[in-house]
Amino acid sequence: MAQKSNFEEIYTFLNDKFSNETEYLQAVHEVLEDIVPIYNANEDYKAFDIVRRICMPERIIYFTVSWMNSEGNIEVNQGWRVQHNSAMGPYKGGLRFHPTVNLSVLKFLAFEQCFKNALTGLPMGGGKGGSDFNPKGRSDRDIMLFCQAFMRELQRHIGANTDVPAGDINVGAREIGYLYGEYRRLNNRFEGVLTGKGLEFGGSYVRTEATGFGLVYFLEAVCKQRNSQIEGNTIAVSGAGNVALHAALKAVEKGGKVISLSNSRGLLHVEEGLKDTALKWAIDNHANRDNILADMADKNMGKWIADKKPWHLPCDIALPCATQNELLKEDAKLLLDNGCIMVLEGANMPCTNEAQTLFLDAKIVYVPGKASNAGGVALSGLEMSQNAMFNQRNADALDDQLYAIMESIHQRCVTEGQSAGDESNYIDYMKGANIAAFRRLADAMVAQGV
Ligand SMILES: NC(=O)C1=CN([C@@H]2O[C@H](COP(=O)(O)OP(=O)(O)OC[C@H]3O[C@@H](n4cnc5c(N)ncnc54)[C@H](O)[C@@H]3O)[C@@H](O)[C@H]2O)C=CC1
Ligand SMILES: O=C(O)CCC(=O)C(=O)O
Repeated sequence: MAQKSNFEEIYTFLNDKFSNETEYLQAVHEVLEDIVPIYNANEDYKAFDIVRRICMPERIIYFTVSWMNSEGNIEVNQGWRVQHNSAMGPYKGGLRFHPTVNLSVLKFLAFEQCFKNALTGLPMGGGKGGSDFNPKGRSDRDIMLFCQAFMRELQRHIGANTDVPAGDINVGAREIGYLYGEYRRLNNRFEGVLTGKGLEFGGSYVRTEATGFGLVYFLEAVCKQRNSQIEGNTIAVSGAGNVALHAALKAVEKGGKVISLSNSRGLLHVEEGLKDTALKWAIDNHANRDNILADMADKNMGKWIADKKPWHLPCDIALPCATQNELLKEDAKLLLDNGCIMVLEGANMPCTNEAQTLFLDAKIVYVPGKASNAGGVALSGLEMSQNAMFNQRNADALDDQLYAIMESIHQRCVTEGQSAGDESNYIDYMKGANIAAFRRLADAMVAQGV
């Protein structure tokens, strides 16, 4: 065990090798900065070259998806599965269908996923996959045909104990159903190879809600830690998909005033706060509408403002729940100037590096997605165990377990995120999440040798 990398060497190696993969390098740097002292203090981590190995995906699968659409035309898309690390369990993480999907985006997501999954305490490795296919505006039949073609390639690389994909942006219950059907037909096996399945065929109660609900359970844990509560706070939410809508609904149930939702075309501003009935309508209808927020404005559920993000609205708490790098330095400044005291990420890496720095310097509560949005994958882990036992647990028990998992992730972040001798009791949730996750993953890797 001779080789002992230092951080300079690892940074240079990664920057040189992957210089055009900006999102991947951003995610890696964010973690490495926090774990330097932990790594340097542990001879095993150095001897096993853990940091360099933790940054590199174990396997990347690339395939071309050639398929015939419902009009008989041939379309060609790119597909990937990044199997990042399996030291803690089967590769686990979602699939994203979006024209912006590329290898850098999937590598950042797969890397983040390993750390997130480590925080849940469940036996799951990390991976992520997807395609540059754009499902927006496509017919249901085209979506089915694409999902089937995508799975014809992916199926040979996954399995209930190997790699278990799930949903992410533009991959929800409908897509998971089509993907699962094709896997089952090709393999003649009914097994828990995907999570987020329908309740009729091995799905779990609470999986759909889990990421958004979990985010608010984490927020509640933060509030308790500060002897405060969600009730009475004004909350700005971005996004209008699965995570955003369920986070907004749970926040409203807890007494928060949720004043916004958004998408890439604009913002729904609701000055008096969204009603739970409006959110339930959006949850039932968003999957098959072109612009659910404009439709909500048409129904007098709020005011539609084109080409605007929510971050200029005065709020106490911001929950970015749309996509990576959606919250920029200037947005962070606006939030701080307007008195925002907490930012919890529902999306993966929604805050740019510069925005994060502003939040950390201002010492407001800033929680990275790998901790605060881990509820979704945690429930996926519970779906896997239900599948393995061929049973289905009830919704209340699963919701209670989700709550307990989010509280325990919060506690792990607090334990590792407090600095000795800091009398302000400031908790650096980012450092806490990175260190707690790194320790578990690194220990699993050391124990299993090279
Ligand atoms: N679905 C899940 O269980 C989990 C999702 N996440 C993350 O949460 C985020 C949202 O995912 P979902 O809600 O599942 O996807 P979704 O497809 O249901 O919704 C995505 C939403 O983001 C909006 N959006 C996309 N690009 C945007 C942009 N550039 N600017 C503003 N809005 C934009 C879309 O209009 C849509 O409303 C992603 O970062 C995803 O990786 C994280 C953990 C689990
Ligand atoms: O449920 C899962 O396996 C993955 C969820 C996901 O993609 C994520 O946590 O970003």
